[in-house]
Amino acid sequence: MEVIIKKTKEEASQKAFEIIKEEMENGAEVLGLATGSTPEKLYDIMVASDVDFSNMVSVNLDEYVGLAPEDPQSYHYFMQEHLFNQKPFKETYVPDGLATDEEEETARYEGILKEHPIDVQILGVGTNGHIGFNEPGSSFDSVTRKVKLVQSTIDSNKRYFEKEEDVPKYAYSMGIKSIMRAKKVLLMAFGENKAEAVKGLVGGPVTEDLPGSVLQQHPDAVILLDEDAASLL
Ligand SMILES: N[C@@H]1[C@@H](O)[C@H](O)[C@@H](COP(=O)(O)O)O[C@@H]1O
Repeated sequence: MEVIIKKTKEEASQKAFEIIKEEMENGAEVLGLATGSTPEKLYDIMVASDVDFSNMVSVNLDEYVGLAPEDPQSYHYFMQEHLFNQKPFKETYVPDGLATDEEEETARYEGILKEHPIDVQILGVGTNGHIGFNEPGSSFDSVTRKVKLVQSTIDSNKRYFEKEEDVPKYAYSMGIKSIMRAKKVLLMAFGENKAEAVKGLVGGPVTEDLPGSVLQQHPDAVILLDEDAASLL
């Protein structure tokens, strides 16, 4: 695990962009993408760049169960707004939040991952150490599945919704094992509220209680932090 600390989120996001660009120059074709406030700056930089993504495939980590792609709170919508509308990809995949047959949808998504193995996986981290929507206690053997969100995640994410009741309670998420299959993982964390999770993720025991700690076992994981997120290291 390589830890890179930059003064600001902007500098760390610029570094993430440079790493992605280099991987693309070396043949990367599939990007694993994440949502949330953490990768927003990276997507701004990608949009402002002259890099062509139209031969690239993207596979997103997760989607809220029950939200249609055109729902402004959905992760489909987030990706369109922040990246795909301005920078078209060859193919983009996000789990189908409206899928009612859980088994069928999760098998479909694992099939997509098999067909398009991820070269570079972008990740944020929840304040409780979750990656994707793999909450504490998720098995390191988990693959794409429907997960129940814990209260702290619902609380963190309610800022995007009008009322707390509107925050979905379930999501489809790639599992820990699906994430660990990526050739390279770039996890970004910014701000003081991530410092505790980052401390455990980087230096604590590898435990299912802090899902991000599994990255200590990944052969090529880069952790990009700003000074605040690194403040407890
Ligand atoms: N499923 C997403 C995660 O992929 C993301 O890493 C996390 C942190 O969000 P933020 O980047 O807004 O802090 O939020 C959600 O739970």
